[in-house]
Amino acid sequence: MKIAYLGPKASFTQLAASQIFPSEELVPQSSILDCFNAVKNNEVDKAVVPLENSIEGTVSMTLDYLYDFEVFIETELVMPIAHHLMIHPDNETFEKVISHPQALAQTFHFRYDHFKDISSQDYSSTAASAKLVSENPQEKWAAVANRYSAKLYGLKIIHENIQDFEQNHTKFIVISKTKSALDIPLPRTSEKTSLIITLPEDHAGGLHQVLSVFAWRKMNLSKIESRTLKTGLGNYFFFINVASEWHNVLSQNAIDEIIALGTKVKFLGHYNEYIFEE
Ligand SMILES: O=C(O)C(=O)C[C@]1(C(=O)O)C=C[C@@H](O)C=C1
Repeated sequence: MKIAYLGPKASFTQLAASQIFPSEELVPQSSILDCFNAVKNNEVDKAVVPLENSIEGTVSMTLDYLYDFEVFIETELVMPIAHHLMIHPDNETFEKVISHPQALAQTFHFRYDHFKDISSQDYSSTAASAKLVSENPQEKWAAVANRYSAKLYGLKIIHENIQDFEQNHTKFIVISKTKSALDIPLPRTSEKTSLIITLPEDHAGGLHQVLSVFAWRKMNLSKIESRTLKTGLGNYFFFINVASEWHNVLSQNAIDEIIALGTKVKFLGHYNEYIFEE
């Protein structure tokens, strides 16, 4: 089986992918969009992408593509994230920090407190920024990445564990075209169902009506997030996680009732959440 992931090698997504699929072929991609396209075009069977971080929140691109693409979520893995600041071993100092925007955001206060005047630049992944720094010793650049990247790309770690909060976890999801839940041999923490709902138009009580469908059935919601539809200010879709078990009749009734309200429902999957602690 082929599994796409946000690469290159030693990205956090690769670490997650290799925990979930220790013996499958992992195919690096240069962006989250490429991961979704690889699934869409049948170049791979599944893809692993980041969905949410405990410091910085949702990876908005992933949320947008879950709305745009015909894919399902098969499982979710939560992994601790430790960031380190690294430079080329030929250099002593740095004048710019490069990394994935999520990693830059998760280390913002550290960089503000210690390197306030040093600029930062977004890059496609933490590992890609480490590779870039290693290939350009003539530039005084630093990367924010994990210790596997430092090792693989031959960089020197100058500050360890620079994430702004000790507790830093990212959720990764496995997406595919098949509506099936994946079981993996790691500790299982919960079971959930993800839906995307789009209200017919902005009207008083619209979201309340939808939420009450879950409330009176005692279906517990563990997440609700709005995201712009990009059709004009004030237009949103909602990503919802139902934390309870998914009893087919009850749950199908709930979906039917939401549809009867004129709301569009996209079922993303009923799946397990696992945790990997290094
Ligand atoms: O840049 C990487 O290494 C990634 O795998 C992406 C990503 C993310 O998008 O959240 C994954 C985990 C960390 O939260 C930081 C970056």
